[in-house]
Amino acid sequence: MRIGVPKEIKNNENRVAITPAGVIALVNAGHEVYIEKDAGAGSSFTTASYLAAGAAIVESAADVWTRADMILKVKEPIQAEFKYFRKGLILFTYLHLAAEPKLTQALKDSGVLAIAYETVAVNHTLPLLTPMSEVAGRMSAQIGAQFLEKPKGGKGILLSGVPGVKRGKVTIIGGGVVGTNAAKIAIGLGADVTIIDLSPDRLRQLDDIFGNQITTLISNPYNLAHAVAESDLVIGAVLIPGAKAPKLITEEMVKSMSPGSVIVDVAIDQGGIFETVDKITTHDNPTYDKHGVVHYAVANMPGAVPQTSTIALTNVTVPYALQIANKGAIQAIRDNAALARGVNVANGAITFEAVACDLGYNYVCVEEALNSESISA
Ligand SMILES: NC(=O)C1=CN([C@@H]2O[C@H](COP(=O)(O)OP(=O)(O)OC[C@H]3O[C@@H](n4cnc5c(N)ncnc54)[C@H](O)[C@@H]3O)[C@@H](O)[C@H]2O)C=CC1
Ligand SMILES: CC(=O)C(=O)O
Ligand SMILES: [Mg+2]
Repeated sequence: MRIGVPKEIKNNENRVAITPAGVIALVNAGHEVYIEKDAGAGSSFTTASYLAAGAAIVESAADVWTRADMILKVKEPIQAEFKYFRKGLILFTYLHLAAEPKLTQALKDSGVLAIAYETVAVNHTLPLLTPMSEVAGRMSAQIGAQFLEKPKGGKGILLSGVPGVKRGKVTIIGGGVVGTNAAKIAIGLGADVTIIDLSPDRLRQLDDIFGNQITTLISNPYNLAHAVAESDLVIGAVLIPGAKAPKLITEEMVKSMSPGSVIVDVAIDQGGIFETVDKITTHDNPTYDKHGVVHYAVANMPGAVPQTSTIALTNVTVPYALQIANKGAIQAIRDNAALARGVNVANGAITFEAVACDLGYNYVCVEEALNSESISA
């Protein structure tokens, strides 16, 4: 198979979808890998290292997209990339379609076979989301601490406090991978940490992990309102896989926070959990003020630490890319239920139920979509 890796073009997206080690794995299996010039530069992978691994370097994004049978990317395509979509092209990347109606329509209209990293599922885990959730979760606490500083727009507190002065309060909403990793760093920084989740079993696990270093609370509007009002930093880390994030934190709750408090909505890639987070921000301009509260809503947080993130991501994506390349996408999907869960759009049909439901499309199961020539539902 011919595999193409374009340079990422989102703001400060310095990750790349393949490392030289990944190229070697694909080339050794008999595949051709085309990498756009300088695609790995942000992650410190040189052209020479890709050439030595057996890749071909091509000059432009158009060259990569038109030569490839499968495109490997990191972030969802942006408008400038929609023109490259064509029937039969395999696209393997993060997609977050519930928050991306235009992209969804463009994938549907073009007949691309779109497999989303974030919905590939093994039992109840999301193996291609987990490493980036680990990165973003850890970053969220350190970013929150930074924006609590006065020169950054915050109220001017140190999360650890100092002897004789109380510690800062951090509330983490959603105690999954992002939430657990945010807690590790927030505890390390010396903050007073509360984790809120909908699942009592998950709260039990968190209690076993962190003991009395955290407070756990069940998720309901009463607990959310009280915890948010008292917090210096609130981190949004809820996920309903594939679906638009629920707006759990109302505008009134945000207004109740004291001036200079900070919100980090990690769940923004699925639309965010705060009513007051109505736009995605960028690494260049990461925050805005609403009701005196600093709002951070960057949808590609791991892009800022590419030397860590690219390796963590490709460690888990390349084995799946190899299955698709070796067997062909349709056979690989039929053989591997985890990969089948990743298929979001096939043959012009929306094949992930939560995406279809959130965006108002008919849902078609993957097998039916793969069997159909073209579905116009
Ligand atoms: N902004 C960025 O750069 C990045 C964003 N993310 C996003 O972060 C979000 C969280 O991802 P993960 O931690 O991996 O998901 P996860 O599935 O590991 O955890 C989600 C948690 O939310 C909980 N939850 C569900 N409904 C809830 C409710 N009503 N109240 C409280 N908790 C509730 C679940 O029980 C679960 O424990 C996802 O949207 C993911 O895409 C991940 C990486 C990077
Ligand atoms: C998960 C995701 O959206 C990211 O790593 O950018
Ligand atoms: Mg996005």
